[in-house]
Amino acid sequence: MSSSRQICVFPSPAELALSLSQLLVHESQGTCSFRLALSGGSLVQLLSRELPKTAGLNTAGWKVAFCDERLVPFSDPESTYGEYKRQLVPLGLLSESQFVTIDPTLPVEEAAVDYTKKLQELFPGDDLPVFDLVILGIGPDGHTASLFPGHPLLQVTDKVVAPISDSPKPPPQRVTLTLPVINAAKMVVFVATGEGKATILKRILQGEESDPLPAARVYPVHGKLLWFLDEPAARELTCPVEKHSVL
Ligand SMILES: O=C1O[C@H](COP(=O)(O)O)[C@@H](O)[C@H](O)[C@H]1O
Repeated sequence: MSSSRQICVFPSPAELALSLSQLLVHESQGTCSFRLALSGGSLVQLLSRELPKTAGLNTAGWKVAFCDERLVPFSDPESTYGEYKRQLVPLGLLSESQFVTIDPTLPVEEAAVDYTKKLQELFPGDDLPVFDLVILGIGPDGHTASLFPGHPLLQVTDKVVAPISDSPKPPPQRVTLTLPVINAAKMVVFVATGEGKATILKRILQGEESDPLPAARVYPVHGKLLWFLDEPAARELTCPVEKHSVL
């Protein structure tokens, strides 16, 4: 198990986003292959606003997959790929061919198998994909990716990607990376902003619960674990945090 976690608190979402973009530049520079898994939700806007402005960014070697994806057409505003594509492709920051997407026309079980195959092609010869960087969000209920509290998917250890048909947060049909894949990553960064996340963050980071929330089950086996929070989200924490200001 990873020995430590680092909790970084920023004065504002803008400063958090700048620092996250700089981390992406740092982690991907000097490598011709950078395999990244992105989450949806509020992260899309946060990242899409800052990333294009970030100095030193070279995305040529990037391949971008998704921690989870909703089974809706790419044209639907709920599609995580669709949203990143609309934000980033027109700017020339990434091309469509750099994304590893689900096939939203398939039934959800088949979509999970299809996405698994695409990830196996991205990680040839590896039993488990080992992403260079996984960026996760957190729902106010403690879910991360499409792994929800109390859901049987939390116990899945024999799959890379799992389908879910009863997501408590709409849309109900999704596919998600499983915990073993998330925990195999070289680096995992959680991003959470706003006071609506404060209470759940206290439980995740300081709760020590017998049945941990999904986000509290993320501990990279060999990788690094970072938490990027803004001040309202970190408001209830009493554990040691690093205060950062980058503007
Ligand atoms: O449904 C989802 O929710 C989480 C959290 O979203 P947020 O809007 O509260 O940041 C997100 O990380 C996940 O990818 C998404 O599918």
